[in-house]
Amino acid sequence: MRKTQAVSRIVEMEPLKLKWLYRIRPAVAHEGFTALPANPDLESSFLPLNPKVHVSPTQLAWHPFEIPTHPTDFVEGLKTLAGCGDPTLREGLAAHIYAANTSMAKKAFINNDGDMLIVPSQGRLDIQTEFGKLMVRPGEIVVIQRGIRFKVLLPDGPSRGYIQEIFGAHYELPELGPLGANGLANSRDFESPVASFDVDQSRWEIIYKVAGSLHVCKQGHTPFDVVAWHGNYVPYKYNLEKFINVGSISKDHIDPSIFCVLTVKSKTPGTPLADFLIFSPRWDVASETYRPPYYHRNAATEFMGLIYGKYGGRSDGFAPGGASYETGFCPHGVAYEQFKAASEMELTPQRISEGTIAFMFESSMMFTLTDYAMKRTGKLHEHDPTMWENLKAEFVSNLDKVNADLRAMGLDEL
Ligand SMILES: O=C(O)Cc1cc(O)ccc1O
Ligand SMILES: [Fe+2]
Repeated sequence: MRKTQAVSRIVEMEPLKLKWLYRIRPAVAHEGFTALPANPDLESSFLPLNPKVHVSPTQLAWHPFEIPTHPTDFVEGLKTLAGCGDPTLREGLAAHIYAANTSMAKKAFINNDGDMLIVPSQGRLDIQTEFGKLMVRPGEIVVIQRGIRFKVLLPDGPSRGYIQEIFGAHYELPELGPLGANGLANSRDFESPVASFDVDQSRWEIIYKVAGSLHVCKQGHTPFDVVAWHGNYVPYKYNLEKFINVGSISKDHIDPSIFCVLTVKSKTPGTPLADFLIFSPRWDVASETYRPPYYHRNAATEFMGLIYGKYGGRSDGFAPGGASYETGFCPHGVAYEQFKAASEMELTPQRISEGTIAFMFESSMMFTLTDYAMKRTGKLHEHDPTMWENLKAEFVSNLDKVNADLRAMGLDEL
């Protein structure tokens, strides 16, 4: 059991500030920095000027990413799929996966570039941070802000999940507007670790990520020696199964932004840099509507993953540990068979997404895709365009019948 405490104030209070860490030995007692070889699958700079990133106008999808069989820890298993901006500008974000099979031993990681929202899909993460310990399982998420040292143990062996890294801002709860005081992710359900310290003067390595480059710093004591802390700049976790879904209880289809767990402000007021949305078990009772995601071409970039279960709203094979991507204005929606079934079904109250949590990193920014995502996963596939071929112009193809009906009613033909 890891001890945690409710931290409603963390996501509500601005600005985030770490006041004090009371530790056994100051972090400054170290032996200097050495550059490490680059991880070729880790990217932090997404401007199209970078020859290692690519633009795609179409929908992309990846079957579940491979978990390596050679010893790979959480840091070694980081791989970047897409993103925008650059951490040196404090602007933008990255979408990564991690795929690992080995616990970090006397090794800690610190990301100078951005806050990380980690979404496990396979295997628990037993995370030791400077602020204490957090056990995070698939169905829960954890946020570790930039500059915080942490290490990851894998109690269940091979593990895989998703990460959103944001370069110049912090995650917040969305404003609830007319919803009032409660609903969506309630602040009381966020938990932070309580301080926990080791007495350990053995050899440790701290791996720094600075503008995407990796450096190691050796020291003769554990970084996890904080006996007490004070402030609100602390990691937190949240159980997505506690999310209070809100939807239409009368008619019509609500924008999926209603499923927002956490949001990140951009520098443009009213336009988020990114929203973290989930699609989880709920009742669908809306009438006079088409219930699956309507066919749409929206301005947002949509990057989706599946934590567990099945997500029917995607147009192609989409399995836990895989991903999908649509750039802004790229038309998408469900396959013809799903459209037909949904168009003909009786709209009675229905339980949907049972046993499922899918998520979306939705962003107002344009993303580029990495070499790893486009060339090296072995899992990339484009959607089969024939899946929408049967979406005929129903009205036009029915014209003879429509005219016959109109004639029978004594009305003018079309
Ligand atoms: O594309 C998707 O699967 C997500 C989505 C769901 C929905 O109900 C409406 C729009 C939308 O983008
Ligand atoms: Fe969409």
